[in-house]
Amino acid sequence: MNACAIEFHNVHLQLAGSAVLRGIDLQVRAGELFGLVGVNGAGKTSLLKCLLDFCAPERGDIAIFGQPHRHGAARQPLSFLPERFQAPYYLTGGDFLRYLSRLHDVRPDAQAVQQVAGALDLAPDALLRPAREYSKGMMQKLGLAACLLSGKRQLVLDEPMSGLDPKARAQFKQVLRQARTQGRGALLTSHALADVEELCDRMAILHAGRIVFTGTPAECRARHGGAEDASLEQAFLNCIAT
Ligand SMILES: Nc1ncnc2c1ncn2[C@@H]1O[C@H](COP(=O)(O)OP(=O)(O)OP(=O)(O)O)[C@@H](O)[C@H]1O
Repeated sequence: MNACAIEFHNVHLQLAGSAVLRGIDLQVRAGELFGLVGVNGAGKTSLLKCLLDFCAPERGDIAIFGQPHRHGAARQPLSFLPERFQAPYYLTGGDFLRYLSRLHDVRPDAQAVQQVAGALDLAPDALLRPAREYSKGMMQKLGLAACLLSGKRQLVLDEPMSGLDPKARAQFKQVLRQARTQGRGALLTSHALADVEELCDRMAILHAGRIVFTGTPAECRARHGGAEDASLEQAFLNCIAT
C-alpha cells in the first residue's frame, strides 16, 4: 500500500514564458485515491501533462512505480482521462470501448463492459449510439468506463466528475472505492472539495506553482480550518490565502 506509484521531484515548468510549476515535490502512494486541488489555472492539468510526457519540465524528475516517466514502458500502468474527453464522434460507445480494450491489450469482454457501464449509470442502449449523439455527461461516463476497463493499476483522472449528475457521481465514487479494494489507485483533480473529502485518502493543494499542503482531508481541516467544524472548502481557502 505504501509503495510509491507516482513521484514528482522538484518539477519546474514554464509555458509561454511564465512559470507554471515552481518546484513540485509530490508522492502518490500505490493503491490510494489522491485528490489534487487548486484554483483555476493553478497548474493541475499541466502537472498531469508533465507526468504523461505531453510537455517537458525544464527541471526535475518524475517517476512512475520507480521508473523515469520519459520511458514509454514506465507509463504503461497509467490510464488517463483528460479534462475534456471526446470519443471519436463516428464510433458507437460500444465500439470505442472495444477498440480501447484492444489497444490496452485487454480482451474485450461484453459482460465487463455491461458491468462497468451499469456501474456508471450509462444505459446499455447508449453503447449502441454514435458518440456524436452523447450528452456531456454521457461522454464523461464513456471515458471513465474506458479507463476502468483498461485494467491499468494507476488511474490519472482530470476532473473526472465534471458533468456527471448526482446519481452518476455517487456511483462513480463507489466504483473508485471498489477499484481501490482491487489494489488500483487514482490521482484525480477536482474542484468539488466535498467529493475529495468523501473519496480521497490523501490530497494536495497546488497554488501559485507550488504544493502548499499534502495530507489527509482531515489533516487539512485541522491545520487550516481555523474552527473545529470548518469545512474542507474553508480550510482550502485559508490555506491558499496564507
Ligand atoms: N499551452 C499553453 N500555453 C501557454 N500557457 C498555458 C498552456 N496551457 C496552460 N497554460 C497556462 O498554465 C497555467 C496552468 O494551467 P492549467 O490548465 O494547468 O491549470 P488548471 O489548474 O488545470 O486549471 P483549471 O482548474 O481551470 O482546469 C495557466 O495560467 C494557463 O494559462
